[in-house]
Amino acid sequence: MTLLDTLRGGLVVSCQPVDDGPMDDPAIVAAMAAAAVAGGAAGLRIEGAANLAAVRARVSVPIIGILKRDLADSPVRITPYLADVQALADAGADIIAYDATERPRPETTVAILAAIHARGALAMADCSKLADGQRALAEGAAILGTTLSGYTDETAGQNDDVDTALIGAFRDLGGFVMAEGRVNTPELAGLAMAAGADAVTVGTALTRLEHVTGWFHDAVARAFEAR
Ligand SMILES: CC(=O)N[C@H](C=O)[C@@H](O)[C@H](O)[C@H](O)COP(=O)(O)O
Repeated sequence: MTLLDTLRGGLVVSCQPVDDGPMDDPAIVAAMAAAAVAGGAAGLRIEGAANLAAVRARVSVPIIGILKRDLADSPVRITPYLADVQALADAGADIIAYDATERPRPETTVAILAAIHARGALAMADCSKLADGQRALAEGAAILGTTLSGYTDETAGQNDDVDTALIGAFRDLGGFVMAEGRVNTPELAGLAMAAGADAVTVGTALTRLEHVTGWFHDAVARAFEAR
């Protein structure tokens, strides 16, 4: 069974706590990851080398590693540097995800892909639109993710829901399709699979307690004011 076979038809849980929040600690991220696996997660998406190493020590499912940075001169945040690839591979990532958009960046996507493959990992392209996926597939990415749909200047505001159109378009391209981004309910996860995804990644709705609490808080407050 290949790595992709392990993930096909499965749920990936992204354990990315709110930056500098009370859950932002490698031991807590590892506990979240173990809980996600206990609940049936086929894989995990983990940000940062320290978190990844802590999770790797605790679970055996495939891990998609990313490293996020806020750069002064580029909007690219996800795994922008070759050194990031090395750090994630050293920490035990099986798959390394990178920003696959056509935007100014410190390293080319070709160089990032070569670094990922040189470490024996698979590459996941975090895409915002169809053209990103087409290019990523041609360059050798194994997984096309809808991760950045709605999160670039060009795609912001186009789609506030799960991007089922992009999932379907990626399905037609032929790569392994990861639905990711705003999959906030089990129903939406089902819709993403029905649209053609091979697997679905859920983050905020499972692991950003502050945000989920806020959703419930707002609903309670609105209903209280309305009665
Ligand atoms: C746009 C961006 O930077 N996305 C990040 C990528 O790793 C994460 O902040 C998301 O939580 C992740 O993609 C999962 O999505 P959601 O949290 O909506 O389930």
